[in-house]
Amino acid sequence: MDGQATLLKDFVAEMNHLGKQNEVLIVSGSGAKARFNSVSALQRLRDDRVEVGPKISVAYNPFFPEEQDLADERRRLEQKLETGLVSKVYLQFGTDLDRLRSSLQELKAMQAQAEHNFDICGSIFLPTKKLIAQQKFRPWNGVFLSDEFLAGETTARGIVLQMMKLYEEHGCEILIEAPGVRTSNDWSVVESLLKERDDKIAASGANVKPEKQRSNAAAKDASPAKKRKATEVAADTSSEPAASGIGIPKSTLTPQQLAKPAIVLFHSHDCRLHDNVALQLASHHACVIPLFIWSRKEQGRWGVRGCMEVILKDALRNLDEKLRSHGLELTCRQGDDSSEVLRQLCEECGSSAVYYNVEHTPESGVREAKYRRLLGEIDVETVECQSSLLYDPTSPQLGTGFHGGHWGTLMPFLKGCKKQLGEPRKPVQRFETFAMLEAMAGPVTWPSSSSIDGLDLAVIEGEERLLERFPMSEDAAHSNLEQFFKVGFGRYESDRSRADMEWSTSKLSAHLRVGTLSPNVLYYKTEASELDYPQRKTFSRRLFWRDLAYFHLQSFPGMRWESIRLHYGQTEWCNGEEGDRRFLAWKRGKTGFPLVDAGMRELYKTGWMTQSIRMVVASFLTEYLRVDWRMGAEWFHYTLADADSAINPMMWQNAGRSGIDQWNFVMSPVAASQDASGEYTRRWVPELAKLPRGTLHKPWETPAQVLNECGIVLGRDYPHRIVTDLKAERALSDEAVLEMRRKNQQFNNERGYDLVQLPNGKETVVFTKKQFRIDRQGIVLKETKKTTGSGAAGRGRRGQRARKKAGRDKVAGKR
Ligand SMILES: Cc1cc2nc3c(=O)[nH]c(=O)nc-3n(C[C@H](O)[C@H](O)[C@H](O)COP(=O)(O)OP(=O)(O)OC[C@H]3O[C@@H](n4cnc5c(N)ncnc54)[C@H](O)[C@@H]3O)c2cc1C
Repeated sequence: MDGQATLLKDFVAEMNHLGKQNEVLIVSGSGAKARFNSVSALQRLRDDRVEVGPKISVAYNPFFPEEQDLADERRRLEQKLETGLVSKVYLQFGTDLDRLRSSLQELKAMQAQAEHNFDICGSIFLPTKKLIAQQKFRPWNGVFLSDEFLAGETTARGIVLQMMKLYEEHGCEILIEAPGVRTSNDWSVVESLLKERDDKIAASGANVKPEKQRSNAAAKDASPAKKRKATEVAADTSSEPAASGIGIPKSTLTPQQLAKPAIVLFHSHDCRLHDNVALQLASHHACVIPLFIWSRKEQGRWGVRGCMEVILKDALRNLDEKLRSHGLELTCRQGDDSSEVLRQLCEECGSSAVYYNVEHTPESGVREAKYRRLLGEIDVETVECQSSLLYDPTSPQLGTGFHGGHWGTLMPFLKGCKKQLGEPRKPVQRFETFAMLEAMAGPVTWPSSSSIDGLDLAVIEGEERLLERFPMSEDAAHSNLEQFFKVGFGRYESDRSRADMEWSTSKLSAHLRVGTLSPNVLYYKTEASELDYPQRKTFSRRLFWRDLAYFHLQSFPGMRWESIRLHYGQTEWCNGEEGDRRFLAWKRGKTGFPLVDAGMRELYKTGWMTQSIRMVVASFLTEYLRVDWRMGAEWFHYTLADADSAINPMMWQNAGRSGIDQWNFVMSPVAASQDASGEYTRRWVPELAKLPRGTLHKPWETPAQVLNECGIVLGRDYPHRIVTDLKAERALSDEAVLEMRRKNQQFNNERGYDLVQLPNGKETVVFTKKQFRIDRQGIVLKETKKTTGSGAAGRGRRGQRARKKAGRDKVAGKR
C-alpha cells in the first residue's frame, strides 16, 4: 500500500512540476476486490500535505448487488471525501435506474454538507451493437449491465437516455465510459443521444426538469407535485411504440377524463409497480392516487390469512417506499366494505376512473361487480386489467374428453391457451416503467391515509424469520430471480425434487402470489434462456400450472371446500378422536416420520416447502393418515407464505384424489429420495441429526445400540410413529375410494373412469387411477393389453414410449 501511495505522490508531484494543475486525475481502483487501495493512497497524500495540483476525481460504484459490498463502497467514498483532496466524484456504470437515482440523491446531500467542494459526474455507456456484443462476451469488472441492457441497441439506448435525463435533473456532467468513442460513428451516437434527450426534455415542457421531490413525511404537503396536462398525455400515448416495441399500453379514455385523477387500486396479488397493467393504463392521467384497501371481513376463509398477512404487509411497505422514491405514495384505508371505501375516496378526490387488476377468485368477482355498479352510479369509470396470470382464466375453451391429456390437465390446457390465445403478453421493460413513474404525478395534497402498520393485519410471532426468508419487495424478487437463473435453473430438470439442495427450485412462489414479480417477466426470462427446450421444459410449464389452477377455480368455484368429483365428498376418512390425533401430530411435525416432520416444521417456521415435500406431506395426510384433504388445505392456506386460494386447493384435491388430476404415483414418507443427503431432515429435525443416513428416515429401524450412541430415546426425544402399518393404512384408504365409487355408478363410465359435470352442463371423462377403475359390479378392472386410460393414452410405438416414461416418472414421483 505504501508503494502505491508513494507512486501516487510522485505522480502528483510530477504533474505539478509540469504545470498541469488543471488536469483531471482519476483515482480509481476502489472496488471491493481492487488491488489498488485508493483510500489509503489519498490519505497518505493528505497526511504528507502534498500540494495537489491536478483535480482528483474518484470513482464511485453504487451498483454492487450485495448490500455489504455497497455499504463498503459508500464507506470508502466517505473516507476519500474526508481527505479534502477530491474535486470530482464520478459514478461508474450500472443499469439499475432506481439505484442510480437514489445514489445521485445521496451524493447531492453529501455535496450540500461537505466541507470541501466536489462535483459529480456520471458515466454512460455507448449503446452500440459492438460494445454490447463485447460486454456480453466479456463483461467488465465493476460494470453492472442488466439483461435488459444487453438485449440489444434499442433497450440499451432507452436505458442510457433515462440515465442522461437523471444526470441532467441532478446537474451532473456526463462522462462516457471508455472504450467508448473511437470513431466518428461513435461520436454521432453521442450527438444523437444528446439531441434525443434534449428533445424529450423540451417536449415535456421545461428546459431543465427540477429534481423530483421525494414525498417523505416532512416534505409531503410542501411538495408541489409535477402535473401533466391532458394534451401532453395524449401526445405521450400516441400510436408510436416505445423504444422496446412493447411499451406502455394506450388509454381509451377521453382527454377530459384523463385530466382528472385516477385511482389505482392495488390488491394482494399485484403489489408491484413493474409490469402492472392497471398502473400503466392509469399513468396516462394527469394525477394518480395509488390505493390499498384492507377489509378483513372480505377475506373470509380463502383470502389473506395468517402468514399471508405478514407477507402482504411487507409487500405494501415496500410498494409504498418505491412509490415514494418516485414522488408518489400509497394511500391505505380499511373498512368492512371496500366498495364503499372506494366510492368515498373517488368522491373526495374527484377522480374520473378507478383502475385495478382483477383477482380471478369467486369472491373478487362479486366484489368487482359491486365496484362497477357503485362507481357507475357516480359516473366513475372502472378499468379492469389482467396482470397476475399469463392468461385470463375465463378465456381458454377446452374440449371435453381426451385431447393429448384428459380435460383440465396440464397439456391440453397449455396447448389450448397457446393455440387459442397466442403467446402471453410481453412485459414492458423495466426502464420504461421507470420512465413512466418519473413522469407520473400525484395530487397536490394526498388523501388521508392509515399507516401500513396501522392496518388491521396480523402480527405473528417469528415474523422476522419469515421475512428474512421472503423479503417482499420487487428488488428482492428481481435478485431472487437472477440468482435462480444463475445457480439453479440449469439443474431444474434433474434436481427440482431435492429438498436438500439450495436453489433446486426458484423459490419465487411468494413473490408471484403477492405480485412482487410479474409472471410475464418470469415467463419471458425462461423463454429467452439459452438452454435447449428439453432442459428447460418443466420449468417453462410451471407458470401454466399456476394458470391452470385459476382455470379450475373458474370452472369449480366451490373447489376449496367440496370435491371437484362431487361424489368423492362421500369418501370415508379417519374421523373423530383418532382423526384429530393424527391431524394434530401432522400439523406439529410430530408424526414420527422424519421427512414428513421436517417438512411440516419448515412450513410452520418459514412458510414454505419445496413442491416435492408438499407432495410427501399431503399424500401422507390423505393416503396414510386418511385425514380429509380439506383439513390439510386449510392448514396450508393459513401457514404458507405463498398461500394461493386456487393452487393450494387444486393440489390438495389431487392429493385427496377428488381433483381433476389424481396423482398417479406414491410418495413414500420413508424412501426420502427428496433428501438423499439427509441434510434437510437433519436441519429441521435436529434431534435426529446424529443418526446415520441409512436409518435417518426410519429411526424405528435403527439398532438400539446406534440409538444409544446417538443419545436418542424414541418416544422421549422423538415421537414414535403415529401409524405403524403404512401398507394397511393405504389399503384402507384405497378401499374407501372404491367403496364410494361403487355407490356412485352414475359417475363411472364403461372403462371405469370418473365422469365430471362441467359448468356449461357438459360431462367429461377425467383421469382415474388404475386401482380405482371398476366395472358395473364394482370389481376393479383388469388392464387390457390394447388400451390404457380412457382409450386415448396413446397406442402404438409412441404410446409405448410414453407409457414407459410415465412409469419412470411414477417411481420417482416427479412432477
Ligand atoms: C399440497 C400442495 C399445496 C400447494 N399450495 C401452493 C400454494 O398455496 N401456492 C403456490 O404458489 N403453490 C402451491 N403449491 C405448488 C408448488 O408446490 C409451489 O408453487 C412451489 O413449491 C413453490 O416453490 P418455487 O417457487 O421454488 O417453485 P418452482 O418449482 O421454482 O416453480 C416456479 C413457479 O411456478 C409455479 N408453480 C410451480 N408448481 C406449481 C404447481 N404445481 N401448481 C401451480 N403453480 C406452480 C409457482 O408459482 C412457482 O413459484 C402447492 C403444492 C402442493 C403439493
